[in-house]
Amino acid sequence: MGWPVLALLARSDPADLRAEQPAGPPILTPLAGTDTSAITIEWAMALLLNHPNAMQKVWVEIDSNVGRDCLVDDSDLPKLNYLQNVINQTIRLFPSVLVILPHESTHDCTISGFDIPKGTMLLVNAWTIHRGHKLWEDSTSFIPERFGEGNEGYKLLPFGGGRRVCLGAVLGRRVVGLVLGSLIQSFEWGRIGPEAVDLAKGPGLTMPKAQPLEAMCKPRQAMIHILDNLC
Ligand code: HEM
Repeated sequence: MGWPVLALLARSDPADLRAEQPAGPPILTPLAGTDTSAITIEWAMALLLNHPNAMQKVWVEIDSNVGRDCLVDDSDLPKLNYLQNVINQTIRLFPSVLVILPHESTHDCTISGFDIPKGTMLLVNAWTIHRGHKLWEDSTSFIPERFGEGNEGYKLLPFGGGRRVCLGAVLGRRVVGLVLGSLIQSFEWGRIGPEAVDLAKGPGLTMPKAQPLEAMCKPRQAMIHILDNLC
């Protein structure tokens, strides 16, 4: 999350914060990174609880690539393709920044046939692009298998784009992957009732769930020796 937060902190005019300026003081970074990452983890869990087969596939992938003698580590993430697909699918359907932060055209340009004068405030609606039926087949469905070719381009922009692209995109993906991976590796998860988890979105800058996620979990037998050592 970029300059609105920075502007708030600095109590300055957002117009002063131009593209050539650095992303802000160190205090901005934790603010921008924690909520977005936490909310993405919550949406991913909600989607997986509604798609137990996908949850099972993540677990099998972790079990065969990482094993049961240690928790998922940073170096394991590149091997966990299905987990990465789940994350991509989550940030496609529920990008924590729905409408990318305002950008400004630095010169006259044309976008999709519209003439945009220099100095225009431009807002990109990631939510609509990510769910566009012309861009995505079965666009509102959770299908982790759809990813893998790595050519999504500007169809998928949960971290924005251009020179003000999210500074913490790599870290954000890594944190989400490690937390999600460890939770699925260590616990068996289930819904609190027979009905599907409600996926309604609530109000807020970073699109939280309308209802905080509630779920059941119990430690996996094979992981108890690892979990015991964490205490
Ligand atoms: C899943 C996690 C995250 C998501 C979905 C996310 C999303 C975004 C988006 C959409 C933007 C606006 C980009 C644009 O204007 O084109 C942004 C900017 C930014 N993000 Fe993130 N972010 C995440 C995690 C993080 C983390 C972990 C950090 C830092 C540790 C971080 C730091 C920043 C900063 C500093 C900016 C402003 C960059 C600039 O204006 O130059 N973000 N983020």
